[in-house]
Amino acid sequence: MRDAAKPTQQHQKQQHQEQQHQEQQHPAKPLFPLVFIGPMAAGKTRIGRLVARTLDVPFVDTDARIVADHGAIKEIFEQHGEEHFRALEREVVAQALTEKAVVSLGGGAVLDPDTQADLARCSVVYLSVSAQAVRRRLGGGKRPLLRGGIADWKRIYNQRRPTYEALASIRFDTSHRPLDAIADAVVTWTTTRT
Ligand SMILES: Nc1ncnc2c1ncn2[C@@H]1O[C@H](COP(=O)(O)OP(=O)(O)O)[C@@H](O)[C@H]1O
Ligand SMILES: O=C(O)C1=C[C@@H](OP(=O)(O)O)[C@@H](O)[C@H](O)C1
Ligand SMILES: [Mg+2]
Repeated sequence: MRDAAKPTQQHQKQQHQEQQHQEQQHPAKPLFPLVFIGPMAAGKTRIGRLVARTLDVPFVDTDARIVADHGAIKEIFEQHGEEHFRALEREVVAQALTEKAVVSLGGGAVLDPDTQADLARCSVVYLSVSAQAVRRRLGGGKRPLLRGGIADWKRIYNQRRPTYEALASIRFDTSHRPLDAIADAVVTWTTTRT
């Protein structure tokens, strides 16, 4: 017997496609900076880079800029604490959000009120992902906030989810499709939004 509370995969897919339409807000904003937000390991860095290449604009990963200027993120957290990291992050994000570029933020950058105000003026792509799908992507141990693994990831995502939703122009879920297919879907959205 089919349980209405547990939709089939096909039904979920349909619902998801409809949701993507419904969640499209603020269509009249300038396209750049085109900013990727979302939880850790949603694919912001990888998909942002692919989208920038296709749109032929520079790509900025704010974490990579922080690392280039200040060293590894894990070390910054260990030696100076999260507050210090967030201050460095805010500086880099403020600059990046003035550029005609595709910009991928770190998952926690949206916590800063000034960044939230800046993002209200940007095209913002929210990449979501399920816990089940992200489990396989969390290797490497580079993320200092995930010492407790998937439990930490879920807790942090649940805290931030309303913020991601409020800031998003559109959401794409990255749980079930390869990176290049999602990047193509984002590029299509950039050409069809009105
Ligand atoms: N759609 C996807 N399918 C499979 N693996 C993915 C997908 N998106 C991201 N990954 C993998 O997850 C890891 C984290 O991706 P990354 O782009 O660094 O995420 P973020 O910047 O959001 O933390 C990488 O190893 C990447 O290859
Ligand atoms: O969500 C977060 O607070 C963080 C996300 C990381 O970036 P990704 O989202 O690209 O993994 C990185 O900025 C840092 O480890 C903190
Ligand atoms: Mg990243």
